[in-house]
Amino acid sequence: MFLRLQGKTPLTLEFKNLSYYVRVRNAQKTILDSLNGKFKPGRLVALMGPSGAGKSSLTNVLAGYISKNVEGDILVNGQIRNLRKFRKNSCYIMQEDLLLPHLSVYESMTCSANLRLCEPAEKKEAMVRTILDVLGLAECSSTRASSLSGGQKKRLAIAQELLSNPPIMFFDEPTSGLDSASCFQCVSLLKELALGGRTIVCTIHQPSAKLFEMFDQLYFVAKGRCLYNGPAGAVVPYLASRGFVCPSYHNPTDYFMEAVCGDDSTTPVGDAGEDSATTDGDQQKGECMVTALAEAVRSGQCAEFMRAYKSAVAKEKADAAILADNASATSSSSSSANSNKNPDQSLANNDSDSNANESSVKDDSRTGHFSTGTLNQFRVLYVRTFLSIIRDTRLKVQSNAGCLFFCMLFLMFTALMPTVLTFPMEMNIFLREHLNYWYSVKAYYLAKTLADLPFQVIFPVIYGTIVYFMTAQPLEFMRYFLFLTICVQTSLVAQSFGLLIGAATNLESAIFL
Ligand SMILES: Nc1ncnc2c1ncn2[C@@H]1O[C@H](COP(=O)(O)OP(=O)(O)OP(=O)(O)O)[C@@H](O)[C@H]1O
Repeated sequence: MFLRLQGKTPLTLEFKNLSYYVRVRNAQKTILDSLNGKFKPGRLVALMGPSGAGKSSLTNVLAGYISKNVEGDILVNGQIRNLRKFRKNSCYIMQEDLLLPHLSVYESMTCSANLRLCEPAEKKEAMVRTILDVLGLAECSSTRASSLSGGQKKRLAIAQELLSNPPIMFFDEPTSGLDSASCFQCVSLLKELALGGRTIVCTIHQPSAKLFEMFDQLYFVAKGRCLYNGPAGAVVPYLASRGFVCPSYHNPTDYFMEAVCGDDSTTPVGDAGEDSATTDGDQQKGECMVTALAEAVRSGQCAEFMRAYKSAVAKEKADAAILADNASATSSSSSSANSNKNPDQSLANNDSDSNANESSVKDDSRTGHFSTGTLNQFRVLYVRTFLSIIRDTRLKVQSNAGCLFFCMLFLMFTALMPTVLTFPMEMNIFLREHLNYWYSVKAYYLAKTLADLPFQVIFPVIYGTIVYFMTAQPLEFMRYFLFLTICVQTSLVAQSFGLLIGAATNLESAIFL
């Protein structure tokens, strides 16, 4: 049920002449160069390209995480994107699993629900349980995030976002670090989310052929430019139409990547051959090739491409039928407020996107504000932080190290100060007696140190025992003994050091020594 986009209008994301640059040592570096594209609801979009092509930058720009130095238009259902509203209707799941490691799956979900939903507690609890069930996380609901597998972490990140039911979801390399089975599970989940009526955009590095089949649209970028934007299933015939025949049993994405990265002179766009001089010229100028599909249809010379196109369209229709089922189920259960907007239509008829507006943002009358009040946010964050602190063993080790350091410092000064304070007063007596040949400095030093020894041993032992039991629970004899030895030695060294400092305070007399 949560896989479907319930009660919200699907959103189409479109970008026109989108450029992004950064300043590097007073020079301007173009990261994204005049990109165009349209990502529609119900489709799983793969954003691919070689490393450093600009995939993450494009995702960041589209998700609204980067808004400076961006040029061009980003449209949502045909209207200029309102960043604040857009952020409430979208989510971005990053490559790194940014989860609080010391909270269990259930606690993470509850915190998320408490921060983002204004429903009664029982309803939130039911939602959390259902989402965990749907995403197969129910059996590990009491496992801490730090102990989850890579796939489970990814699903937990998705589960947290599903609570707010966003119509657009961005994923940055959701399959990185996962084994093939987990990759398949993860992409299947994304596909289901797309079929539920969402727009799913995910950057992905060379998926296997089996995974790639699940994607509906491929947006391929290289050096910040678009090389292919069309049905994922039509990429092989498209490449063939450009003179690059993908060998049988070869992963098409690998082939595309090799053709693009292998050698500049062999990039398909530059080598397209005799059939479309204008387009080649454009591409050589570095302009974005907007839609390979449209171009191939226009050139009308690749029967294989047309076949692939037809099968891609058929697949799209089948997906749309599933979507229609989902949407009709949704519309029957959703409120009358949505009755005048049928999500099917916006999906089935691509052109209707421009007529729609950002009505999904109407779903939340408090757009632009946080879902819950500051007091509630404080309460949830306080509990969350408190739990994290008391469960974080690293913090305990650090505080123990700090405690031991200051304890040693205290011990040193306790041993040092009596000597520092008393020795200068005795100094003149010691000097007179020593200069009158009563005793040597060696004998005086030994006598003074040994007379102090019981105090320099007994007090550090008592003190060390207290500190040891404060910082380390199990009594390990060797560790305890070592610690006490360090305490006593510190105390003795400090006492001798005290004699030196005492002598230094009475330098004039000390010179005679
Ligand atoms: N703030 C910045 N300053 C300088 N260069 C940047 C900045 N941000 C991105 N780039 C450059 O832009 C290019 C695209 O980076 P981006 O991270 O978008 O690539 P990517 O396709 O996601 O790569 P990967 O697949 O390796 O993660 C890279 O060459 C990167 O070094």
